[in-house]
Amino acid sequence: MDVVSNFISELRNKNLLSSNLGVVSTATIGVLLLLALKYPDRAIFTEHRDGVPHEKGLPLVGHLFGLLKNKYRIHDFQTDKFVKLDTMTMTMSVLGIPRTIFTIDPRNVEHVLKTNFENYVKSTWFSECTVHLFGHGILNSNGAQWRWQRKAASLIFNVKNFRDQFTDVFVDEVEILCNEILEKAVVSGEAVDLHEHIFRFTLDSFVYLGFGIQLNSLKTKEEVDFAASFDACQLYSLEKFMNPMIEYTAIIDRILHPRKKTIKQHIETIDNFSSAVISKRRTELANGGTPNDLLSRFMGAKNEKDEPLSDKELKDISLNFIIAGRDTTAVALTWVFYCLFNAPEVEKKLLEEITNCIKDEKKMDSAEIYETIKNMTYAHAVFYEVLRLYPPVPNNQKYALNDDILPDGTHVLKGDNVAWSPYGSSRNKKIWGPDAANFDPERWITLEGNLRRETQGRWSVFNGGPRVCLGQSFATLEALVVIIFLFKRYKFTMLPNQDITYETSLTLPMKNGLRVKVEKRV
Ligand code: HEM
Repeated sequence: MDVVSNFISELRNKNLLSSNLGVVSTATIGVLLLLALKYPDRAIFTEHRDGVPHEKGLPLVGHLFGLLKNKYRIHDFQTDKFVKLDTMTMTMSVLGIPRTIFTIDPRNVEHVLKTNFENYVKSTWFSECTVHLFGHGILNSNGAQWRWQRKAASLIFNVKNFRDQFTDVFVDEVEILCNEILEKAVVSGEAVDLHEHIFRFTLDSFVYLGFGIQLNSLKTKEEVDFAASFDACQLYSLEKFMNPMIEYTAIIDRILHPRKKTIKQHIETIDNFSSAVISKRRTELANGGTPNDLLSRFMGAKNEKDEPLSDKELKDISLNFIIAGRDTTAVALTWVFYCLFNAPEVEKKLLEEITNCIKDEKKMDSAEIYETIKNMTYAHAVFYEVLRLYPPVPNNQKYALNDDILPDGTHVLKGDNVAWSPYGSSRNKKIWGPDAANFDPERWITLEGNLRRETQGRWSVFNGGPRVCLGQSFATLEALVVIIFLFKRYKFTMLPNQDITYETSLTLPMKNGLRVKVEKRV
């Protein structure tokens, strides 16, 4: 900066800065050239970090154009950089994106998530991009506001609730998926988009668990208001992350499409839906009813001031669960199908375990299903291996409150973001061995035939430390109910010539869906 201000005052002293446009332009070009000399390979005002490999970019803008060009394959773009630089920690600057250190080193990831947890928080930038939908819910909060929500939720997410209530919901929703979609596809012989239906299935399940309301989005081809607004708000969050001009482009969009619902109207739809359910549940509880959706359970919880939750707090906390669980589980499930299509020997082995363990699921109650599934080692191995290769939250980051040193020696400065990539680490040979990129559930099974435990640094799919995903067992159970019941009943065949790839998003949805033919198993 000294160089620049010296240069400008030099110009001023010499009376060269006049209002003359030509002179101003020359001076601007001069300043830019000087800055380009100072920042020849990185975004303006970013500095190299001693000892941290740096991916060289263009003067002043860094990797801005590289990022835009690779937006559609962003996770692979980042993964490749680690390999190219032969490192597990690097910097790569991009104009307009906050200062970030990227790491896949398991020691560093564990340090940020667990060992020095207090120093790494959700950034205000994250909060600004998501507040319209997340409010001040658990996904979006730090400190005391996070702590009370975590405590309240931990009391609800216990084994008894999983076993007794949640399993029932998944089983019922699977029946709806079968009757409404898959049976019809068997009879008609028409292909279905599994991706779309699984997303509807998880939305119905989570809204039912969260709010006790049947959305029935699986039963209709029409757009369900709440579902459409919920999806629109999530998309808006993503766009906010990638487009700092979103407020302005939204105005233009409104002029071009005056009949399209605005984001404000979508938020109103969600608010009206939640307010109506909250008031109905309050009345039911006051009249001695015992509804057991998450919302009603949270009505008995206390906030950080030890007071019962307000309507706004109830709305935020319930919506955050739907947001946290719905897309992540749907994404995981669709990639399970895809991986199995490409590994018939794994599908065969999984089917053997299913037929050995589940004789007639219709005669089993929730507790029996829960206990049986809990002991199906190979099914767990398949699921974990899919999550390893296709992590539903492919990237994550935290903001450093103070200077710190990561276990690999990297210096973190106050205000840095530290980003880690479950997607990148799973494909890295230094971390997962020479066959890192292969789909191999066996890597999850020990010599004794048990499920192998993995450290949160190497496998950060469910986050780690005090903010480890609260729904880990929940998601695993739901996903396994779906996989087991569906594979037992149907044979799915993937239609040829599909471009299967991910969509750049906060999670890892498939960009073009997953079209399959469905047959009954004999
Ligand atoms: C395969 C499915 C899932 C995956 C891979 C997953 C992964 C994650 C990850 C990476 C985080 C950290 C996100 C962050 O930094 O804010 C997280 C947090 C969380 N997840 Fe999950 N999740 C899954 C399913 C679920 C489900 C089904 C629920 C609830 C029913 C859930 C509830 C939560 C909650 C409440 C948090 C916030 C925890 C906190 O900040 O203390 N997740 N999850």
